[in-house]
Amino acid sequence: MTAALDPGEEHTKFVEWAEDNGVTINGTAPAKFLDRGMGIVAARDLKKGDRIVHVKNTSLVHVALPSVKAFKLPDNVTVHGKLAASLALWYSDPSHDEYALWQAVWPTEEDFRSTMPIYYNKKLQDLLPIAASTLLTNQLTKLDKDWADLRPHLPSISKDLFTYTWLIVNTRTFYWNYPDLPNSHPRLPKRKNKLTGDDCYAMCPFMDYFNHSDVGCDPQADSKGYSVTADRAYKAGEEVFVSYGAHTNDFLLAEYGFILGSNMRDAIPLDHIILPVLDKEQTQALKEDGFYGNYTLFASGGSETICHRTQAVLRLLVLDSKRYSAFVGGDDDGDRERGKLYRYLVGLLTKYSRQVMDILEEVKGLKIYEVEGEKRRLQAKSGETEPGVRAGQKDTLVRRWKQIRDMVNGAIEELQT
Ligand SMILES: C[S@@+](CC[C@H](N)C(=O)[O-])C[C@H]1O[C@@H](n2cnc3c(N)ncnc32)[C@H](O)[C@@H]1O
Repeated sequence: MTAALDPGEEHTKFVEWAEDNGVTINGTAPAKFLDRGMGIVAARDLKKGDRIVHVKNTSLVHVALPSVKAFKLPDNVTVHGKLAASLALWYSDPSHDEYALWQAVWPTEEDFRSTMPIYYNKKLQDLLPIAASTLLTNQLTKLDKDWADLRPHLPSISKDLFTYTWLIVNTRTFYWNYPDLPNSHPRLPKRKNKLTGDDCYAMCPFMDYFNHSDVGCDPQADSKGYSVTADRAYKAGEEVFVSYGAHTNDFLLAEYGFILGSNMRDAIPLDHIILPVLDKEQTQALKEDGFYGNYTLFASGGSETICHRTQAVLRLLVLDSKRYSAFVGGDDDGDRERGKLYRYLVGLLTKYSRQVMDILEEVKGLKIYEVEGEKRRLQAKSGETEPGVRAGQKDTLVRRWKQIRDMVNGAIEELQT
């Protein structure tokens, strides 16, 4: 258990503000941790089923708030972009103090620079595992599009500040499938006929203190607001985690800037080792059947090592199209010739394992070069020099590649038995 430290005065003030603004806190308190910023600890022994936090629906921050609507941001901009723009406008306006105490307890831009891959230099970004790299590319595309759409409406906001608040939204937003409420309260949205997943974002002051674990409390929303209930008994002083979802470590790294030491939801894609060995006909057959790509290797300890789709493509590669068709048609051939299938995959994984070792060595050999403060800002502004590699960034990437090495080698061993 990592030691929980006294969070400091700004957190005490924020907790008082939260309790005055629709947040009920029951037996929990924020605490500071050395390796993950703030988190929530049990302030006394908690029983399974205790409701430990409740945030009233009128305390949520979403795009239908009158104070967000007042900015008159264009309708076609994403909810993520609108929230980021609103946070940036509030943040940079000293006369707007409604959320100042909440903003004071967020991680700083400097914290994000140490952890979020979006701030890694190009060399380090190029060394991200494929799944994290793909997510990062999508993230950058979304950020750039939001900035391009909103920039004309935010003359006083810099791209740096927008990026910071965009990441605040990215790392602190909850899915809120807001209920069908008579719009009796100006702080509550009218339910639209067609809500998409991207409409249903809300920020939850105080709830956003919870750190993630693969096994943790499951935050629940209903018409009255958002709440967290203890998933088990906790001793006073123990950290209480919630689960942000069934996320792999590459997802957590790209979207939240951390990885778990042990993650039963961890997995890596196998597309980059399988797709290149398919010939034209095999590719076409897989596409027609909806079995092209999305091949996954799961962290060991789960019920299976490879996914159903990988089982299918292996049959096409190693056996024949009849056996493959029978398998995708649901006519499972059981374990017949399993040894042959797995030997083939072990060959591919063994090659990949060597590549992983090379990448790991390259990451380990990176020189740490931290440029801080004003010098970094000036360098970034001139665009001449890439930011250096920070010790924390390198450490995370080394740990991630070691996990991938162990997953691949573990699978090789398992598939041979
Ligand atoms: C919703 S916030 C949680 C509160 C945050 N730790 C803070 O200081 O305000 C999400 C961020 O917390 C950090 N985080 C969450 N769970 C973590 C974990 N298990 N280990 C390390 N960092 C974690 C990551 O930086 C992530 O982007």
